[in-house]
Amino acid sequence: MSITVRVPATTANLGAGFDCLGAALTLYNEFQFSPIDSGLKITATGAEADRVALDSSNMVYQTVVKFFDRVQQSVPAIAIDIKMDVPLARGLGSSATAIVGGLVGANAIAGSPMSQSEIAAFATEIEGHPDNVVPALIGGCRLAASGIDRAWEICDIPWDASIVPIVAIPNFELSTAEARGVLPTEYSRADAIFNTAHLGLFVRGVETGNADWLKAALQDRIHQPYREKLIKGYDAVREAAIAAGAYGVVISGAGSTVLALAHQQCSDSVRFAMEKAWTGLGVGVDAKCLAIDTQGTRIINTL
Ligand SMILES: Nc1ncnc2c1ncn2[C@@H]1O[C@H](COP(=O)(O)OP(=O)(O)OP(=O)(O)O)[C@@H](O)[C@H]1O
Ligand SMILES: N[C@@H](CCO)C(=O)O
Repeated sequence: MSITVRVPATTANLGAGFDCLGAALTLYNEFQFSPIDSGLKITATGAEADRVALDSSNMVYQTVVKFFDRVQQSVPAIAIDIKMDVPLARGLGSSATAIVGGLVGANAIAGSPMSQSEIAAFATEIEGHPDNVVPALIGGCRLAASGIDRAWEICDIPWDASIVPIVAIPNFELSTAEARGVLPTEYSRADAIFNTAHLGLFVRGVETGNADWLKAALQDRIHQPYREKLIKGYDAVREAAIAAGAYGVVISGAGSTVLALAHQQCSDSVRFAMEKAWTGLGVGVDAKCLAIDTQGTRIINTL
């Protein structure tokens, strides 16, 4: 019996929500799991598939192994076929797709011993923070906070339908490890207050579509000031997006993708302006107007 799992890309942080806020996007990776007689067979097709490990170091397989270890079952011989549309190390949650895809696929093969909230907690443990894996698993825009009775409290952040997420994906990578390495370990009280206020403003702005709130809300003092310099052309792309009518831009996840939020009336102009700004600096770019995925990870096929 083969199982195909479809997992959305995600954009984490959304400005002030460092390591706690993220949204699922309408861009997907698919993972097909099939039993085989012995061993391991991995194939990968699609965007940048040649850069994914096809041996036991593959992140999807590593996650499958962790799952079977956790539920105390032996790892089955398995073929994993990966169909990739989410580019690697660009701040669009490619590693979260691999982790969530691996856990949901393994859980289905094992007869569903884990609930969705147990998978969310396990995926967070593996990734180290919840802001990609949680929306990748359950869809929508989600805030995750450590809980009292449960490991995590997860809440839905309503997203006004007029607000379009536009991703400009440059042709250079930025690994999450490198982009976390440039962050300070301590922050001032002023910076903590700034981010608390702007996260609240973002949550209300994205719910209501209030343009003034959104324009102010996309500011951050925890990660962006330190990471912008790792992204060639960031200022030019931001200025072009704002001139074309965007509320503002943020670094998607750990970068290198730049995410703009704009009213649907100007989203195409914003996409074009960001593409032109990066191309003008000699940086190859793929820019897309997306939407918020509301379904999260789905088993789309069981043969
Ligand atoms: N489909 C996949 N199959 C196997 N491994 C993958 C897949 N997608 C990503 N990975 C692994 O995840 C690594 C990228 O993870 P990284 O956290 O640096 O970037 P990201 O998840 O794309 O960005 P961000 O966390 O900022 O959104 C890749 O180098 C690869 O090892
Ligand atoms: N919150 C994470 C997302 C990327 O994995 C970061 O910005 O480092």
